[in-house]
Amino acid sequence: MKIFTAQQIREADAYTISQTPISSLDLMEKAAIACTAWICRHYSEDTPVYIFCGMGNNGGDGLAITRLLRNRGYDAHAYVLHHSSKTSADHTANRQALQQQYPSAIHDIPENGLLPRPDAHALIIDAILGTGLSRPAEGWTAAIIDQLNELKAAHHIVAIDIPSGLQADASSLHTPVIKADQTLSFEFYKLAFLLPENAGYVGEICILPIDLSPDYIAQTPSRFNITDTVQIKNIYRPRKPFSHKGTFGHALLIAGSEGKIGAAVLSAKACLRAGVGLLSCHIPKCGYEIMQISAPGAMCFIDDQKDHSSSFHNHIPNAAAAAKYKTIGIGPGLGTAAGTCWAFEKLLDHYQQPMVIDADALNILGGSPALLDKVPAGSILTPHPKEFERLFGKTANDMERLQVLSDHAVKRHLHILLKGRYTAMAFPDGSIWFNTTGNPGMATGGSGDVLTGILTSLLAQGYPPEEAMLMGVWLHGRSGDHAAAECSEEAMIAEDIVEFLGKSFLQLRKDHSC
Ligand SMILES: NC(=O)C1=CN([C@@H]2O[C@H](COP(=O)(O)OP(=O)(O)OC[C@H]3O[C@@H](n4cnc5c(N)ncnc54)[C@H](O)[C@@H]3O)[C@@H](O)[C@H]2O)[C@@H](O)CC1
Ligand SMILES: [K+]
Repeated sequence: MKIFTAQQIREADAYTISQTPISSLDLMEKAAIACTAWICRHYSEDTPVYIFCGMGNNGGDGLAITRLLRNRGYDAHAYVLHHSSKTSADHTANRQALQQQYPSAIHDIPENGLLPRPDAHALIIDAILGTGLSRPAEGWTAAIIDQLNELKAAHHIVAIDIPSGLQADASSLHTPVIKADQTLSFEFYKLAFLLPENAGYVGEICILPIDLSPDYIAQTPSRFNITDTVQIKNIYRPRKPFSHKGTFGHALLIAGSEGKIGAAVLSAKACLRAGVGLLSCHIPKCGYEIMQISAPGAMCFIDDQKDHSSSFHNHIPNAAAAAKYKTIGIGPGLGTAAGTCWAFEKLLDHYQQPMVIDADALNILGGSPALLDKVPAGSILTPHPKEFERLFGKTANDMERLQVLSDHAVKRHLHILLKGRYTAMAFPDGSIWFNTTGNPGMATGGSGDVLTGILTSLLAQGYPPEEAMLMGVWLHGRSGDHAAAECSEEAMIAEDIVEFLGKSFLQLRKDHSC
């Protein structure tokens, strides 16, 4: 699914109006009908509704919603905030329509005027500013946003299209923004919804289709996108009847150190469950029995060292030997002992195929920019925000961080995924994809190790890195969702994500039954 900028959304709107029989006012009516239906599904008829409307089309939506709610028997009132002397044509048309049908429902609030005090249990609708926001809210508009936010403790706030004050395509850090409980947005996610710094503003997101031109959507390129199940189904390759374990690649997993052998085990189990043909694990001596018992499907190489690994580079003594392993996953629980850093550098001297780099392997790269330059093109790096900072430095806000993420992916020809609620995956072509599967139950030790195992497995099976990244992150999140559904977000642990990988794969199969 594409994420369009505010400018592209305006173009989609204009294109739809010019190429189809629908007028701009019809489009607003469609949007208002969709919002009203949602409100009626979620709030009973006896809920007083206070709709705060701005002077543009977002306010026009609010005026139309007021009329439609009144038609459905709600005690809805529109408070029109005169923050600007300009009014949009569709705002004016909807004001007239409301005025004609329900004159007592309109309340004008002049600039610097006071807001009403909502009745107990009233629902607040924020239709003040939408994608037409041209600068951060300030002065009276900022004061209104602050006042409405103060009501949040006692009232639900539903934002129309985007919480007022939130910039769709830029950082809104340290600017006044409505803190909505729900955001009802039209047709597309806005980039701002996916940034962690805006989590307190958007609340639950509901995307309402309003039939914008499918031609415009198909033709218009977008740098930012969201993965969806249909796309992952298209990436997924069902197994052919005459396949054997050699068909699905041999992966080498370098992981674990004393006290963190569990990370290696989780990663190995996930790698096996995600379908790798053969898995060899390189672990320090202390992990041998643990690994053999926990993941008998994996072969083990034991390091000379007891508590950390420092000789794994010997598996790839020269470039020709690299062919033995379709890919390498390195990092979970690895530690950053001097011998480990040294062996990692030696490994990168000869291994030039895309690999998966996670956790301590990322920390090692963070401490050595020269080593980062040696990472094979096409590799997948999987930092969480702290690892990202160690690798690429601090940024002032989430938009800047996305740019840095993308710049490094392009410059180094890497696939870099920044873990989060909506994991951001940056590609060497400059595009960024967001994943929406997953839940807060996955914020548990070992969850990242599982992801490394899945990604390593998919690369070993021959999925190109870009497909492995999209599908691996989706599978990881979907399996977490199955785990949470089965045993709750609280009780689920990383092993459960591995256990539910099978259910996620089954979801990808097309039904070929006769
Ligand atoms: N594009 C679409 O697909 C559709 C858009 N619709 C609505 O139209 C909205 C966009 O409408 P508009 O472009 O009229 O813009 P808005 O309604 O978001 O706001 C524009 C008004 O706010 C003023 N303004 C901008 N920044 C301000 C600030 N910081 N402080 C105070 N005033 C400020 C402008 O001068 C203008 O008067 C969308 O968010 C959505 O709610 C819907 O009606 C349906 C279809
Ligand atoms: K709004």
